[in-house]
Amino acid sequence: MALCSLSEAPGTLSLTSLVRSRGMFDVLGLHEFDSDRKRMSVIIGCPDKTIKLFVKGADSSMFGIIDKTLNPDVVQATEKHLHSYSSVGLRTLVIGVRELSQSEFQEWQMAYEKASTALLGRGNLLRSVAANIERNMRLLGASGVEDKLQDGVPEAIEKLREAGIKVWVLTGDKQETAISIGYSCKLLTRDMTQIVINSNSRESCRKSLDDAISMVNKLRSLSTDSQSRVPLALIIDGNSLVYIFDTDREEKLFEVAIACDVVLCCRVAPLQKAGIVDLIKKRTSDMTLAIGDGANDVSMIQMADVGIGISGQEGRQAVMASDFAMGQFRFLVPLLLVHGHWNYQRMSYMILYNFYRNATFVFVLFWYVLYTGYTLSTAINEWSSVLYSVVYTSAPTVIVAILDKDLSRRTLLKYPQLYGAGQREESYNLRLFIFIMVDSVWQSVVVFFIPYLAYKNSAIDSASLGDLWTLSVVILVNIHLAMDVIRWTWITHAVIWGSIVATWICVIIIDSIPTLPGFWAIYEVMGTALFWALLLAVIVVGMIPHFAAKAIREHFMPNDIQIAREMEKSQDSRDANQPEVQMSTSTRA
Ligand SMILES: Nc1ncnc2c1ncn2[C@@H]1O[C@H](COP(=O)(O)OP(=O)(O)OP(=O)(O)O)[C@@H](O)[C@H]1O
Ligand SMILES: [Mg+2]
Repeated sequence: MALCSLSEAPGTLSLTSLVRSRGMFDVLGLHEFDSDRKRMSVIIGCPDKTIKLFVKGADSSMFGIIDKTLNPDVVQATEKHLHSYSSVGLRTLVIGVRELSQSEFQEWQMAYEKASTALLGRGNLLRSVAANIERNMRLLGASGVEDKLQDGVPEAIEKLREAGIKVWVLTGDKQETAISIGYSCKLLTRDMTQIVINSNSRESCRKSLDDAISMVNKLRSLSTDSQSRVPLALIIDGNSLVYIFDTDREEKLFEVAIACDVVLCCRVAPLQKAGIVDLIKKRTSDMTLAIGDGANDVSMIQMADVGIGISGQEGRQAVMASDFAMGQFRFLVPLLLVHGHWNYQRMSYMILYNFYRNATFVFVLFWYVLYTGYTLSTAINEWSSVLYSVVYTSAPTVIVAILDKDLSRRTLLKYPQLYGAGQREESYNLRLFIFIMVDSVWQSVVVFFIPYLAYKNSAIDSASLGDLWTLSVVILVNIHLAMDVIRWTWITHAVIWGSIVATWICVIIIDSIPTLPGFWAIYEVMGTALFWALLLAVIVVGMIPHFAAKAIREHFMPNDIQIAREMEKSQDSRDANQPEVQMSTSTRA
């Protein structure tokens, strides 16, 4: 029976069958869809004065309320069709109907009104009203709809996996549909060994998990090197998860899941999605990212470290609950591989650099304290102490942190493995922190002691020495930054060299104000050759360790990023000669 809706006045439906017989139907009641029940129902008053309840929903939830004895042939045929629909990746819905007697309808109406006006526990009350009436249904049939993947999803998933990101799919869909979609989005491949856990009891669940663990261990012991490793996929359904969460079996699930390359959870309820994210968050220090488009993804988006909502046909709930919103799944690739990479590199470098630039200055102040009987008096003008962080060295930090790019977008998209630098914590770790602190101590020693020893027996006053120290530190930290900048723009040039010029101007202005201590100090030394020689010596000697360490690292033990950068440089020069050479970027946002 094919029907087309013609108009929809409030509370009524006007339908015309394909043979053009027209009828008005009253919508008498509605139980909205929710992902826990996985079905929805509507009560219709038909033109022949009968009242009918129609229910549609997921097969797992519908077969529980269908009376299979009413039309066993239809049930059998529908089961077959459902299987064939879902194996080709169609989203299936099962539809059932039941005629309600007048008294049953009135009973429902009263219960519904009471539940829908309840102040406490309205959701549960409505659910139980729905459960009461949605029973003994007669099966009408099933529908299969193609739920098309967005553009670029397979390529995006492939890139994320190449980047070393473990991709898990958590879906409310049927297992067969999920597996078929898994294949079409290249998450599952034919060479994968699938571990399937579908259990309906605590015991069978425990057994499946134990079997899975022994299988994982066996396969792992067979393959010693990473080349011969058999890729594993875990496929588990929501029913099994009911017997796993909040029990000792959680640990076993974690053990199996973490050993698998891909995890596919199907028929999971919204809270189970959040439970899976929590399973990982609780047990590892890994960052979790959840991306989803529907209201049933909200809890997992909120549970994950980073939540992303896709704004699409399924409403705005996911977007409202997310940290980032995007229109297409494939935009995740540039978000992570390009912007994620850049941000990680910039943030890591800037945190370390800020420690360094402040520590160097403070150490210089500290060495002076050793020579003043620990009186905390300072040779560096108080104005300079304040302006050091605010004017002398601040702008380059901000600008470099915003503009610097270690690699181009094209390279990062072409070689997703470069994302691994962040996972391996290559740019921000204790070793680098110690290195930069040692460098900071070294530079402060050079800045302080070279001028101090040179002027030890001279009649120069401490304010002049202080000015030399200030200028040396500012020049050193800015040159240090300049050595690490990778992509120069005119703004970077302007702020780095401009900061040094601004420092000179400020020092000259401060020393020209007669009321301030250290009046005329800079003029006393600036005219002497020794001053300029010391400034040069401090910069050269101070930079030696940083320069040497950088040169050694880049020449003898380059990391992936440095290798890619060299490749970029040679590519750039080749491109300049042969402008037609183009790298292909399969994923573009
Ligand atoms: N409006 C609806 N009416 C009736 N049943 C529905 C409706 N929407 C979904 N279903 C059924 O409920 C199941 C669970 O839906 P849910 O929204 O939780 O997940 P999903 O949309 O299938 O998957 P995903 O988690 O990938 O978005 C669906 O697979 C479908 O069978
Ligand atoms: Mg959905």
